[in-house]
Amino acid sequence: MAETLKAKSPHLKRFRYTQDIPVDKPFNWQQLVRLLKYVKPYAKTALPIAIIAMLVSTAVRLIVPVIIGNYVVDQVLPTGDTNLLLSFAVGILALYLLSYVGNAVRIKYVNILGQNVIYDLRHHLFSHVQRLSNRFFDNRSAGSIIVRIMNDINSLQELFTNGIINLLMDSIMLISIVIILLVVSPKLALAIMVVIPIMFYISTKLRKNIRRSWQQVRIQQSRVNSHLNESIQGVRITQSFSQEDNNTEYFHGVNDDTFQSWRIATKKSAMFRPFVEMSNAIGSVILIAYGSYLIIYDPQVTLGNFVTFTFFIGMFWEPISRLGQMYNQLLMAMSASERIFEFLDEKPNVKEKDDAIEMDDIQGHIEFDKVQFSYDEDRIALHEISLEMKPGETVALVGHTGSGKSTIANLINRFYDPTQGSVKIDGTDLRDVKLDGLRQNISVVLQDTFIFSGTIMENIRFGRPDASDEEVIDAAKVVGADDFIQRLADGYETEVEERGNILSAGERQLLSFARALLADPKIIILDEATASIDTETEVKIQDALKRLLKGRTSIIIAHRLSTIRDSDNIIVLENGRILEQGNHNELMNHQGEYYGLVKSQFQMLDQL
Ligand SMILES: Nc1ncnc2c1ncn2[C@@H]1O[C@H](COP(=O)(O)OP(=O)(O)OP(=O)(O)O)[C@@H](O)[C@H]1O
Repeated sequence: MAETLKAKSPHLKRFRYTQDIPVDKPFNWQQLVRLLKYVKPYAKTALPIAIIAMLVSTAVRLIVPVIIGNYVVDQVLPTGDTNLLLSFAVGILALYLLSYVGNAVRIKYVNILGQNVIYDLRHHLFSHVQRLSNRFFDNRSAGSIIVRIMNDINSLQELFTNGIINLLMDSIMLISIVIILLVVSPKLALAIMVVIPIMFYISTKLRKNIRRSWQQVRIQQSRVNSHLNESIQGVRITQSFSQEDNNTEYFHGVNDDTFQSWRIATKKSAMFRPFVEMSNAIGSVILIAYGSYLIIYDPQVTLGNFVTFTFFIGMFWEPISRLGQMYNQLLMAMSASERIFEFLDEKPNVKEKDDAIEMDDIQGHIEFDKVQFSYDEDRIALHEISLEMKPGETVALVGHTGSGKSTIANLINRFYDPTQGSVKIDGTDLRDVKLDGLRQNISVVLQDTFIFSGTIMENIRFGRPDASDEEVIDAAKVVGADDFIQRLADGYETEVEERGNILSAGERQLLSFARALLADPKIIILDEATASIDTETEVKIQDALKRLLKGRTSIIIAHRLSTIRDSDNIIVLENGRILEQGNHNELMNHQGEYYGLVKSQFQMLDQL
């Protein structure tokens, strides 16, 4: 319906969200086997207990009708022995109690099993995704990744909690009932079972239809989620461009779609229960009509047989209906697991070799040797770049937007590998070193600082988790963050929400300086890190910056050229190529691109 809504209201065309496509794949055994591997750690604990408990309660449910029909009705009742009848009653009660205990134990352990498997799977997926390379995240929205880690794994929950054991239980129950009925009275059994294929066919069709409706609900819900996510994240922009009405109109449309799809799905689902009851009723009618006929005319069929059948007929449709449901559940689980395994099979583009070298104590000597790099095949971001950054040197990267400055920083951090050539630190190719060790030696401060939910203290300590409170405070003092932190209501213990919205951009920047300083890296990258700090504060923190950079190889990316004039080397980039390099004076004398950039910034200032 959102499509018709857009057709009617062309101004809503801008709302486009990737659609989940309903998957109707055939059953995939290999995938199921792969999923079941997650049950293996519990194969000696929760799983056998749940199976034994299930077998006990199923056996009781199967035995009781036979005892009542064959013994109580056919043999004990005619004798009129009340004592014996009482003993049977007590015995049956004991059996039901046993079945109750069995069920309680089964439910408990099946839940333990299911929750543990889901926990393990989610843990595995999250730790895997966290280690994937930047390229993986370049191609996907955060929302779509979250949906897989949460929703897709949740949809496997039912399979692991009830599904597997129910499948076993229902299969045992159904096969046993069929055998018992055939043994007790083959004629009556066959008469009742005549309807099974028809019922099974209708039930499967009906279930398929119901499943599609619920898939539709999920698709609509995911669209509501995407719109909601975008609206909340972008609320300020929406308000500033007065787009609230359009947003609300679109939301109203998708909300209505969800409501309608939900209404259809519940209506269809509601048809299923009466269908099972109807199957039950047909079975009972056949039993009463044909059963009575047999009791009268066939000496082999007794009243006890009739009673046994009455019990079983009630228990007969239940597993059939559940097995149909189970099949649908398995198909849904298959489509969810397909999406989960797609992520799990994703290999990091940046791979660590088995014999990777540990980078403990580095000097910070960086070399680019004829480095070529592209994010996507048809666009080269860096062309044969060769450069050197000596230990302790401050190197500035300047150039127009998109010239490749951040790309150079990304390669030093080994977020990507060069397409050709090599990046070396202290003479070792980064493809040969351990990633953790490498990144512990490098701190990156970006313009858009990420603040995590937690206290200010914890946010700074992110740089070095084992730092003491005093060390955190010292780092904040050095970069000039202590003043504003002290002014906050709870000082260092002030809670900041995700993204640190209660702080100004400049304050967030100072926090990230403190975080970087605390990490005490040998290499530091400031990517537009001072862009959010006003000029006055920047002058004030020049000293702090100097202290932050002292003794480290520093790469500064800045559009504001005043920030970088003291750098040992300034590299000017254009379209992924080095145009010129040298210190400020050399480049000014050269009167090339850098000279032009400086002049244009001064002209801008003059115009003020
Ligand atoms: N993740 C990415 N996927 C595809 N292309 C990218 C990606 N990141 C950057 N690019 C492209 O690579 C080129 C270099 O980008 P880079 O971010 O290095 O530029 P920059 O000089 O840092 O620009 P700015 O000053 O705007 O930050 C640009 O053409 C950009 O469009």
